[in-house]
Amino acid sequence: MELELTDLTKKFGELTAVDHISLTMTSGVYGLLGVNGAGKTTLMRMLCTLLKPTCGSITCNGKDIFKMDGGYRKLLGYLPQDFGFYPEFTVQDYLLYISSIKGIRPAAAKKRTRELLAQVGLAKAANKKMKKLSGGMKRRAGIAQAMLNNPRILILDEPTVGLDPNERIRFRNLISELSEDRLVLLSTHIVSDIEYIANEIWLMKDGALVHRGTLDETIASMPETVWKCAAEHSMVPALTKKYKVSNLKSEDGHVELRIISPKRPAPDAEPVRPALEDVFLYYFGETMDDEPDIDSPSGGPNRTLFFR
Ligand SMILES: Nc1ncnc2c1ncn2[C@@H]1O[C@H](COP(=O)(O)OP(=O)(O)OP(=O)(O)O)[C@@H](O)[C@H]1O
Repeated sequence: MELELTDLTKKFGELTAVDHISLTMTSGVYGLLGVNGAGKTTLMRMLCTLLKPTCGSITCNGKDIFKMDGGYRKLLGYLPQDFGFYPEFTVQDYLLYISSIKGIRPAAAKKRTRELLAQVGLAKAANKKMKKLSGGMKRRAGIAQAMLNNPRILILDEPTVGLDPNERIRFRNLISELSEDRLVLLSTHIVSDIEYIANEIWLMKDGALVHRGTLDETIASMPETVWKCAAEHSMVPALTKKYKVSNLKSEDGHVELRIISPKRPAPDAEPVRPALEDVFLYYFGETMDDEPDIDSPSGGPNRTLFFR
């Protein structure tokens, strides 16, 4: 199974939300990482045929997805950012209802619902009302509905928003499990979500992919060095103003900083192995906020990211 994007572009008036993207996807997990407004949802909505491109094309095994109609929908599972669930339905009834919308026969729907409830860890919650589920459980029900038709292509838009660390790990493991023999595209602005599960990471900025590659390739793509150094509290404002700081930690009267810079930022700074968070800051750090806050002790949020 192969999805091919050629010169894919979406404009909203003057704004180019997706800017001439060309690439090929096969099976595996693709992690789409970018700040708010980068164009992730727009790209995903085109892949789900919910939005027509302004120009360019998407083909699935050589066929234009916009001309495949039901044939493509059968291959596709989609979890939108805000998925509409029915609060009064039990989880089981919700899945059975979505099955009927997807045209799955009742006997097959019952079997599939049972299997999926077990797979996403909601078997015991099958008779709970949707409105009573935790955020993580709701998201797992969302994945289950996207999986009802056993899709070959699974598109998940910000599936981990609002999840606590336990739920996030559980969710990650579930996605890895589901990705076997499937193409999974997952968008997020939370770096750790894709660090462990994506076979290929896409960094998206202003509608374009600024980098694509494995975790190692993505980390190696950063031309600057990550340095670890300790500084007095009084030095921190100057350092964060001058450098990109990916982490700050107070330690016994001083501060430990992680700095991204082509040059050694302080005499005692030691180079350390970069992590994906450093790369994210390198590519996106300066666009996280519109205005630098020069009065802030950290020298402004546009240069310092505190990751969740
Ligand atoms: N229907 C629309 N009409 C006009 N502009 C739009 C529309 N949908 C998206 N945009 C704009 O296109 C750009 C990309 O939006 P998109 O939602 O794809 O970004 P995103 O990366 O998914 O962001 P987020 O992480 O906040 O969901 C934004 O500037 C957004 O305001």
